[in-house]
Order: sequence, then C-alpha cells, then structure tokens
Amino acid sequence: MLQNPASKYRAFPPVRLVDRTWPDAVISQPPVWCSVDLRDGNQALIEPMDIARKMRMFEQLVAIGFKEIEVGFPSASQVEFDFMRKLIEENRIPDDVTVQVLTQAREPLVRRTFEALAGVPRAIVHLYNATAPVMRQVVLNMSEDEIVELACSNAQLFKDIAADYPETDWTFQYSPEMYSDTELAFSKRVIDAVTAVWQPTPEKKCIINLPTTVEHSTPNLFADMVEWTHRHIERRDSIVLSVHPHNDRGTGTATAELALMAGADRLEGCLFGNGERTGNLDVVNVALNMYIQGVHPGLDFSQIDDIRATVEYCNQLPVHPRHPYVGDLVYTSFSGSHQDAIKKAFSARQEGDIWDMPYLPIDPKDLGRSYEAVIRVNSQSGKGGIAYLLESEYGLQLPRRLQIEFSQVVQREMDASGKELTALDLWNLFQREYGIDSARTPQYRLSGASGTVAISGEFCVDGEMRSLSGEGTGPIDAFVGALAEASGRSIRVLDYAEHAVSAGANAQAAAYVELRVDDTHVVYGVGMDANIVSASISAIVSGLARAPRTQMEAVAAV
Ligand SMILES: CC(=O)SCCNC(=O)CCNC(=O)[C@H](O)C(C)(C)COP(=O)(O)OP(=O)(O)OC[C@H]1O[C@@H](n2cnc3c(N)ncnc32)[C@H](O)[C@@H]1OP(=O)(O)O
Ligand SMILES: CC(C)C(=O)C(=O)O
Repeated sequence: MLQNPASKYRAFPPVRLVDRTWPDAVISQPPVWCSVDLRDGNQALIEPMDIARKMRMFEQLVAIGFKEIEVGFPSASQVEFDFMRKLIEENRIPDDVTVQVLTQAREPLVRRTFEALAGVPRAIVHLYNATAPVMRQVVLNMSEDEIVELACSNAQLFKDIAADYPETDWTFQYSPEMYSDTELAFSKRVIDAVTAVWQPTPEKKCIINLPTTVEHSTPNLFADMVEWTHRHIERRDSIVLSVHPHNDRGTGTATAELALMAGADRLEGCLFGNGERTGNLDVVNVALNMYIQGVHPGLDFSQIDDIRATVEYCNQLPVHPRHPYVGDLVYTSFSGSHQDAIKKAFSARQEGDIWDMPYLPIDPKDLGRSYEAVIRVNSQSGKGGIAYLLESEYGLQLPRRLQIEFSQVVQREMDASGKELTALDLWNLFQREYGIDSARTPQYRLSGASGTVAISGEFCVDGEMRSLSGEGTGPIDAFVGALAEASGRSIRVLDYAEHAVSAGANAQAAAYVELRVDDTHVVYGVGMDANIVSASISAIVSGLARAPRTQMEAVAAV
C-alpha cells in the first residue's frame, strides 16, 4: 500500500446541498421493489443461469412478492432471448407482475430486445448508456453533446418501436450508467433530454434509475446527489425515481436507505446481495431492516432458509454464515454475557410484548428459523448459555449456584477439547457428573405420624447398596440422618429445589440439593425420577458421592 494514497486516489467531491432535508426523513413505507437477480445478478455469475435455473429464480421472486422483475438482457445471448420468449409463450408471468429487460443504447440491441418482448402484456424496457467522464472520454470517446444525442436517439427508437406493439402496456426506464460518478448537472441534462422525448405524464410515468454503478462515496454524499436530482429534474411528478446501488465500499444498504430518505421511490437489487464484484444492493437486508422498525416491506421472507437454498442453487454461490438475517450463525450467541442476557430476556418476555431482545434484532421465528441455534456453547460461554440449553432442550431449571458449579465442569471439558458442546453433549456431561445415568432407583418404605417420618430401605452408599433406616421431620430429613450415620459423614442440606420436568429428559421430576458435607465441601447433587421423593433421595446420594473424602476422613472411615 502507498504511504500517501492521495497521490493515487482522489477524495469524493461533496455536494453543496446546504438545505438538505433527507437527514430528518423517516422510512415509513416500502419502496417499489425491483429484483435484478436475473440480470445484474446473473451477469456476475461464474456460470450464468441456464433457462431451468432462471425459471426457478423467477418463480421464487414471484413467490416472495416482487411485482417488478428484471428478467434479463435479451440481446446478450440466445439463452436470455429464449427465456424471455418462454415466459411469454408459456404465459408464466402473473397478472400482477411486470417483467423488465435491459438494453444498451445501440440500435441493433434495442431492436432485438423488442423482438424478444413481442406479445408480452406489459413490460418495462430499460435503456442505459454511460454518462461519467471516464466513460465519455476513455471508453466511448464521445463529447457531452454526443452522449445526450446517444440517449435521446435511442429513447426515440424505443417510442417508435413500441408504437408497433400497441397491445403491450409499455413502461420506459432510463439509467445514466455511473450516475454516482457523473457531474450532477450533466446527469440532469441527460435525464431531462430523455424524458423530453418520452413525455411521461403523472398517469403514465417513466422510470429514471440512478445507479451507484461503482460505489465510491459515503452514503450521505449519494443521498445529497439523489435529493439534488429529485429536486432539480424536470417532469418529476411524471417520474418514478429509482436507485440501483452496488456495494463496493460495503455500504450498499445504507446507500439505499438514505436514498429513500432523499426522495427515491423505487429500489433495484438482488437477494442476499448477489451481483457484480461485491454485489448489488441486498434487497432482503433493506426489507428486513424496515420490518424491524415496524414497517412491513411487502415482501415475504417468512421461510428465509428455503429462499436461501433456491438462491444458492440458482447462483451456485454460497451465502455467508454471517450474512445479515439469513446466515447460519446470525441468530447464534456463543459468548457468555450475550447468552446470559438472552436467557433472562426470554424468561421475562410475555406473549404479545414488543420485541426487545438483547443481541437479537429480529425474532428468528418470523423468518421460519427456530430458537435452537440461538445459544451455542464453546469456551467463550458462561453459565447462562449452558443453563439455557439444558432448560430449552431437556426441561431442567438449574438453581443459580448449580449453574455456576456445572459451568466449571463444562469449562474444564471445553478447555480439554477446545470444541463446541451441543445440548446433547451438555446433557450427557450433566448426567455423568451428577450420576444420573448410573443412579439406581431407591427402594424404600415411608411411615410415620405426628410430625415424624420414618424411612427404611436399600440405598446406594459409596457405590454399594446398603440397608438404611432413620427418622426425621420429613422424608429428606429422615434419609439424610440415616445416610450420615451409615457413611460416617456429616451432611447438612443448604438448599433444596424441585420441579416437574416439562421436556426431553425422560423423567417427571428433578430435585437439586446443595449439601455441606463434613463441614469442608459444599456440593450439589441432582436426582431425577418419576417420583419426587425418590428424586430427592437420589439427589442426596448424588451430592454425597460428589463430595470428595479428605485422606484423613478416608482413613477414619476404614
Ligand atoms: C453496469 C451494468 O451492469 S450495465 C449492463 C452490462 N451487462 C452486460 O454487459 C451483459 C450483457 N452484455 C453483452 O452480452 C455484450 O456486452 C453486448 C451484447 C451487450 C455487447 O457485446 P459487444 O458488441 O461484443 O461489445 P462489448 O461487450 O465488448 O462492449 C464494449 C463495446 O460496446 C461499446 N458501447 C458500450 N455502450 C455503447 C453504446 N451505448 N453505444 C455504442 N457503443 C457502446 C463500447 O464502446 C465497446 O465498443 P468497442 O468494442 O468498439 O470499443
Ligand atoms: C444498467 C445499470 C442500472 C447498472 O446495472 C449499473 O449501473 O450498475
């Protein structure tokens, strides 16, 4: 890289629009959406779509709800031409959808384009020519006057050819290609000249489309350009003002949103931002940004993963796991503090509440995604995430101090393996750690009267089944007394919790006891059983088994 990039790159000149209004505008309604997946997206593919893939994409776009779809560049190739013919001849265009096609401002290409459209009920025919200085001087070698003449003569050709097909409802669209790099006054001159030819009316508008063919400036400067154009072009009430952002600086979405605030009525872009170089505007991104502000975009992404699968198939390109709204990982938190906040917010949330979820801007369920992947556990995770997974997948509501204790067990496991742990891995680790997988169902009898309970039966002590009996104020108290005597250890119950198990764990009750053993160890034990007293007894056995004996205690016990 250069020490002084200014020796090679120039700063984008600001627009002196001192009375700009767009910064205070609020997006409160969706724009007219136009998908260009089948044209700008398609022309950027390693292998452009064949007719079958184009048809699949077209049907997907219709299903999403696009009413304007640029289906191709019919003069570019036989596939493009034939696809247009197939749509028309097989009557594949729904009554509420208008197809759009693009052509360069070159007579043979314009004629071939109209030929492809013969018999279409309605269509947008899209004309473009480059207007930026570098294109005028280096590529086309034309003066400003010649560029205006090129645009106008082809605009006139549109009118003339369209007159030969009176049965079609035509809409004309013009793009000054590289508008974002063109002097504003010159763009206005070309646009006004083209609309002077077309003579649109408020009842029969034309579309003027402003592309950031290559994105060079910050989105606020583009917004200034759009607002300037919006306020200065002639026949504005007879024009649908459209923008066509690309994403070279990674700010295509912001460019589109600020352009809408600056006066644009219509957006062109592709699903998940496919398109030339870094892509076209990601229309899904903009639409769902509206949705999470409470504005329905008029497009349906309620099965976003199915849409992604179609797009990946048609484009033969993967969608990145971190792509906004759709990537595999975008609803997943690995880090402890995020997981803790999400778990608490899910618990606090009531049906019908406004969505106010830390770290989740949208409810994944609205897009057909589940909560399953919201929390995943790796070495960056904490107790909140672990507890969330055990609760959501296995119905366990671990008391807070047990969460802390078990998270240290998980952390040790994670440090050893360095791998992510799934909910099933956590459940297996939990069962192993608390002896749930190896617990034997206690066999016992309870009896008693006037505040005293007696228990007797076969219980597991230090891995062996032994006959125990004892008395206490309740079954737990009675069992703790019997167990303390049999094991020779002092046992005090510090905390006790139980609940019915709602999901997954294959037992109806879970009991958690926090024990102080030998006045030296504080440990949790967990028991699960169909019967709550049995679950509690198993929890005490589990806790005692987890409290290590010191060497002195072990010798004394022998
Ligand atoms: C920003 C955008 O995405 S615009 C859309 C771009 N999309 C595409 O290009 C995909 C489809 N394109 C194609 O299939 C082909 O490029 C075609 C059929 C349009 C044209 O093909 P070709 O005639 O072989 O020309 P080529 O692709 O090399 O285009 C460059 C030529 O077009 C000329 N050109 C570009 N625009 C115009 C215009 N409006 N009028 C006259 N000539 C033009 C260039 O000056 C250059 O001419 P040169 O070869 O004499 O120097
Ligand atoms: C033809 C125009 C709209 C285009 O695709 C671009 O400039 O990116």
